[in-house]
Amino acid sequence: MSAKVISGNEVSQQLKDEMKEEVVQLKAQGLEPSLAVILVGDDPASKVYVLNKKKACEYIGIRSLETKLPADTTTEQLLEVIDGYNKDKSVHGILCQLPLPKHIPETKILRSILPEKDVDCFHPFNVGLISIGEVRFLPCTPAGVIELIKRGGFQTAGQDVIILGRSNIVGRPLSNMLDQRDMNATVTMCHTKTKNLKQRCLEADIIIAAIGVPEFLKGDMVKEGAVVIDVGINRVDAPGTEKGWKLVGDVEYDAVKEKAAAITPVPGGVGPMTIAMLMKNTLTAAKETMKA
Ligand SMILES: Nc1nc(=O)c2c([nH]1)NC[C@@H]1CN(c3ccc(C(=O)N[C@@H](CCC(=O)O)C(=O)O)cc3)C=[N+]21
Repeated sequence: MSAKVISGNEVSQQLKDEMKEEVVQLKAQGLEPSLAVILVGDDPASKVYVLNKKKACEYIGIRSLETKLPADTTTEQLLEVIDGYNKDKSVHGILCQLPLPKHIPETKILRSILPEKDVDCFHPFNVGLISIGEVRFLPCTPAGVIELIKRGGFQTAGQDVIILGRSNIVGRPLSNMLDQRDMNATVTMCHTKTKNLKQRCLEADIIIAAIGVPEFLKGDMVKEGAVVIDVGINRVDAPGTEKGWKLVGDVEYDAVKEKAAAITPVPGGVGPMTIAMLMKNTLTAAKETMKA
């Protein structure tokens, strides 16, 4: 079997077109959704992401604001910028790009963003809401993963799902979302100390790879007919290419493609979905202000 390739580029384009229409209507009602992005330092991957986000905002009609700060910005200075956006009623969503320089405490920063403007869904309050099934925002990458499974034509109800990786931004919230009553999956979260990892993967109907190890999931770890979602975005050396590097996921793509029923590519899989879901959260945040 050769897997169906679920294209994040295509699905995210559909979502963006849907949102573009919605924004026309919101603007007619006098609401212009807006997103503020804060970038500290100059991590090259972060720059790509921030640029993609800006393009998506433009396409959909969301106003985007950007604050770029140098790598030696103090925690107090960053908190001041966030406070300004918290108080600005014309700003609906705030995203502070991670990773932050090492001297800035990430938890403190993420907690300083008003929960109602927390379009990343990283604030402990919003994280907690997910775990009790009371959703305001869904975290962007996990929401993108679920949307890819659904729009790829696959069910989660009753399925055995393996999540490789227990990060706060992907694995943990995904687990919290997938075993809620609307998704009904049986979730196993695996990590570095998990025993019989290969055997567990071989039993899974859906495997979500989010460990940040290039091509970790091999062909012989995947059941015939499984659905494989690759969350990894790793830059690896590629001598002889123009850039000298290329992107690979956490899945050994060619080998797994021969076994799986469906697979997501890297790039063009979960990455563009993350952006689309961020846009969706921004619209949610903006619409909430009309209710208040
Ligand atoms: N506060 C915060 N929120 C985030 O959501 C967040 C973050 N910080 N820090 C970094 C990670 C990573 N991330 C990506 C999103 C989209 C692509 C993306 O669009 N990828 C494309 C192209 C990638 C490329 O060409 O480099 C693709 O996979 O096809 C990549 C990476 C969001 N993150």
